[in-house]
Amino acid sequence: MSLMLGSIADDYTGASDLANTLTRQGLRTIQTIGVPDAGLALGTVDAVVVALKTRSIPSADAVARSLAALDWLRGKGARHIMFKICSTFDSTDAGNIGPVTEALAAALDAPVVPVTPAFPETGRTVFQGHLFVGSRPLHESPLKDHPLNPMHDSDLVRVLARQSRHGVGLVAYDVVSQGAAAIAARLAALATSGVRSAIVDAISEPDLIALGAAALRLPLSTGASGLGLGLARAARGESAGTAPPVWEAPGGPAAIIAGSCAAATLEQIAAVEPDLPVHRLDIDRLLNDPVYADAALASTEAQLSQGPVLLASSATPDVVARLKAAHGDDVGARIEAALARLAAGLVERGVRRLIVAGGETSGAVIDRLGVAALEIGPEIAPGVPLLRSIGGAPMLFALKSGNFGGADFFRRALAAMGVTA
Ligand SMILES: Nc1ncnc2c1ncn2[C@@H]1O[C@H](COP(=O)(O)OP(=O)(O)O)[C@@H](O)[C@H]1O
Ligand SMILES: O=C(O)[C@@H](O)C(=O)COP(=O)(O)O
Repeated sequence: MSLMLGSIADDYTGASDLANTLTRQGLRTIQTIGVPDAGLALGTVDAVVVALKTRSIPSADAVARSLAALDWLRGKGARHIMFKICSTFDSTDAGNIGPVTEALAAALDAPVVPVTPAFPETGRTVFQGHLFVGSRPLHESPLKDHPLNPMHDSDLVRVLARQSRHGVGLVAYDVVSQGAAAIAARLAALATSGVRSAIVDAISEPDLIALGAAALRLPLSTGASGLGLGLARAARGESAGTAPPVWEAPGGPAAIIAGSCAAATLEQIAAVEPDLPVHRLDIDRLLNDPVYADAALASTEAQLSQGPVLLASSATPDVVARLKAAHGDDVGARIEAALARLAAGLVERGVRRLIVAGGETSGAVIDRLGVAALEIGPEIAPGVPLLRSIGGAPMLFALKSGNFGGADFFRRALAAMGVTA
C-alpha cells in the first residue's frame, strides 16, 4: 500500500475533521487512534489520519509521539505528510505546533514547511499572517477564553516564532493570489534565507487549492482542514467523491458527553435542554466525591431507556476561572478523566451511539473505550462526520470540535445516528 497522504493530527476531533474533508474530496480515508497495531486491517485506502492527543502535552512528548506516527506513515509509503493542527491555532508559547513541525521537517529533510490554519468553510481565514474567526481577529474571538490554550495573539508569524528555533516567514496574500507557482517560488526563496516554516495567507478555497498544489511538492505541510482540501485536490484532481456509506444503526441507547466550554457548545447544550435530560455536573463533587459519578450514572439509567441523555461539565469562562483557581491548572485533565469514566459507564449500560463535544474530551473518551480506528461516514456539520468504530462490536460516534456546529448540532447528530430527540 502506498498512501497519497499521511496525516498526524494533534487531537481526535481535528483528525475526524480532516478525515471528513479528505473523504469528501474523494480520498478513501480512515482515522486511526494512535499508531495502529500491526494486526489492524486498514483495507484499501488513499489516506490515513493518525489521531494523537498531543496538543496540550509537554512538547518533548508531543515530538516523540509525532515522530513515531511519522515512522509508521512512512512505512506505509505516504508520499506527503500533513501535520493537522487546530483551525484556531490552539497552542501555547511552549508549543506544540512549532516543535512538532520542526521535528517532522528535520526527519523528512523538508527545506521549508507551509503552515496555515485557514478553513474558510468554518470562518477561519488568514490575512497578512493574522488569523480571523468569522469577522473577529483570533484574540477577540471566544478562543481568548479557552480553558487549556487561551489565544491572545492573532499574528501567527509572531505566535509560531515564539514556538520555533528556526526563522518563521510569511507568504502573504499578494503572492497567494498569483497561484501555485508563485507560492512555490516564494517558499523556495524563504528557504534560502534560513526560514524553515512560513505562515501562508488563505481566505477562500481557491487559495487553498493553489497552496495544496505547491505544498504537495514538498514533503511536509502543517495546517487545518482547508489545507487538507487543497492537498486532496492536488493529489486526486477534482473528484465527485464517493457517496457516503449508509450504516445500520447499532441497537442500544444514545448519549452525549460535553467537556467543551466553547461558546458554540454552550449554545448547543442550551438548545437541546428542552428535549432531553441534561445533567450539568457539579465539578467540585465530580473531582472530590468518589460516589458522585456513580450516582450520576445511576440517575441516567432509567432515562436511557426513554431516549438520549446529555452529561456536561461545560461551563462559562467565569466558572472555568473559578474552578482553575480552586483545583489547579490540571483541572482540565482531571475533568477529562472523570468524563471518560462516565462514558465507559454509559457504554457498560448499553450505549452504542455516543456524541462527544470537545477535542481533548474526545481523546480521553475514545482512549478509555479502547477504540482502535474509525471509518468516516456522512457529514453532520462542517468538520464533523459520523464515525463508526473498526474492530469489535461497532459503535457510532460523533466527535465534535468545541467550536463547530450550529445551535441544532446535537439534534442533527442524533438524527444521523438514527435517534430522534
Ligand atoms: N467546568 C470546567 N472547568 C474547567 N475546565 C473544564 C470544565 N469543563 C471542561 N473543562 C476542560 O476544558 C477542556 C476543554 O477542551 P476540549 O475538550 O478540547 O474542548 P474544545 O474542543 O472546546 O477545545 C478540557 O480539558 C476539559 O476537561
Ligand atoms: O481545525 C479545527 O478547528 C478542528 O479540527 C480541531 O482541531 C478541533 O479542536 P478542538 O476545538 O479542541 O476540538
